Amino acid sequence: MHEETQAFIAVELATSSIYHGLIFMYSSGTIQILCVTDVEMVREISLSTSLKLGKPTYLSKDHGPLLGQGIFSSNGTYWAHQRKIIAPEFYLNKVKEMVSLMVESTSKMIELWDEKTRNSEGILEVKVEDDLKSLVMSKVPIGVPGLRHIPSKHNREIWRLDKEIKAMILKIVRARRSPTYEKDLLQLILDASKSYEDSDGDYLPADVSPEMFIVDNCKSIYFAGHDNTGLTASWCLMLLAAYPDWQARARAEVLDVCGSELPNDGMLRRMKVLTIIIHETLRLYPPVAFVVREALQDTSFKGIEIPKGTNIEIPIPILHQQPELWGPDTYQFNPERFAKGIAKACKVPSAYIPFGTGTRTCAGQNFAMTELKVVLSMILSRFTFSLSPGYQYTPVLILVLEPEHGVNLRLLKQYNRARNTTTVPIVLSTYDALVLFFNSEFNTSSKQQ
Ligand code: HEM
Repeated sequence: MHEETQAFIAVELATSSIYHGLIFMYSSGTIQILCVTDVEMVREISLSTSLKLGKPTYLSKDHGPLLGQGIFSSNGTYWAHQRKIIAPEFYLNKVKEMVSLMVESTSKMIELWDEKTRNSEGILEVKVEDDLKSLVMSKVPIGVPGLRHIPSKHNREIWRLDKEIKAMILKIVRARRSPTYEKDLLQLILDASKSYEDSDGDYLPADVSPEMFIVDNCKSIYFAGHDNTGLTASWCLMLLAAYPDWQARARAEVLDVCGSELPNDGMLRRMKVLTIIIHETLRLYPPVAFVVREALQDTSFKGIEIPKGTNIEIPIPILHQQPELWGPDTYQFNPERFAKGIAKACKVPSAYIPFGTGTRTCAGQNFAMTELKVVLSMILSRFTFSLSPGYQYTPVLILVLEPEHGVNLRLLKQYNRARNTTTVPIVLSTYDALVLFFNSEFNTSSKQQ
């Protein structure tokens, strides 16, 4: 950043009136970041156009193997084009059609838990391979020039995984290069890449091939979708285990709404208690901890000049927990605060941003909310649960906010009262199981596509 501009920002910051939060600069290696927790400025940022603010360049550079230049990290007209193809696939009417697939996948997971309970005389420890890909790649440091090119053991592992993932995606793609496939998301991405090929790469940035367009978008959607939802479900189960009264309320609602049937779209919409529990979980444990932006042109917020190239960061947990905004019980789990809707839960509604904000807001939030309700309602109707004595409360921010040692729960199987059988205790690392579940669900849908 130009020195004069830097000095100008510093003066402006020092004199700006601070309202409900802070605006300050810090640097991480060579990257300078404007950190914003001021709700008024956050609101202005959310109203900004995608031509003014985009995703920081360091995302696709430092997290290249993870994100490439897909929808999550690209900018400008290239991003707008990808958003136009991908976002409609997650509109409510489309998500509605996916409920039965979500129920089917959840049933498989629950059957597995049931099965294992029977086979292990009631006590079960599940340990599965974690998502090696995201864990390894999340260790990439930002802001240290050239480090990502050094052939260290860690970088070689990243490159190997990158190659492997690319080969896997292209194998799926090659298997479906046939016009008989329905127009699902993958097919829309393939069609878009085909039209790029046909038009000699029009609209594509010079360094992006049609093949890269496919691979990067598959990686982006997978990255954006699977861990966040699995983590939210895990945090939610942890909170319900710690607050048995809320667990009982949620279960009573599920049983009232669904009876002995599996949930469908109409039933999910009637689950108000479960919805506020998910909102409160996302307030306290937002898996994505920062909204990040880069000024794509000179701009200004709250009268502060922001030069082109400035990185902006909004720490979500700080906004979600400011006592001034949420009241004195802000650190407590109290889903009731959302009973009258998100707008009434907080003094400044734009401070609640678990799915981000503005034009770059999460494209999959309807999908995520629906999937969470399916999974949680089916677990609630089948099991009662409490925290296992082995559970350690260790939230850590790696790339996302996750429980370092998983969430270990003691599950008691809910039997049909009519059958008059007793409950069976099992101990389960729910986080591991859910991450595995969300991974396998993605695999299932890609196989079906
Ligand atoms: C509880 C689950 C989820 C949470 C908390 C979450 C949160 C977020 C956040 C904070 C962002 C960045 C928004 C911003 O920069 O303003 C984002 C972006 C995105 N999310 Fe999600 N997400 C979740 C689930 C999903 C799912 C299930 C999908 C798709 C299957 C998805 C697809 C995307 C995409 C495509 C983007 C990039 C949007 C763009 O830049 O245009 N997300 N998400």
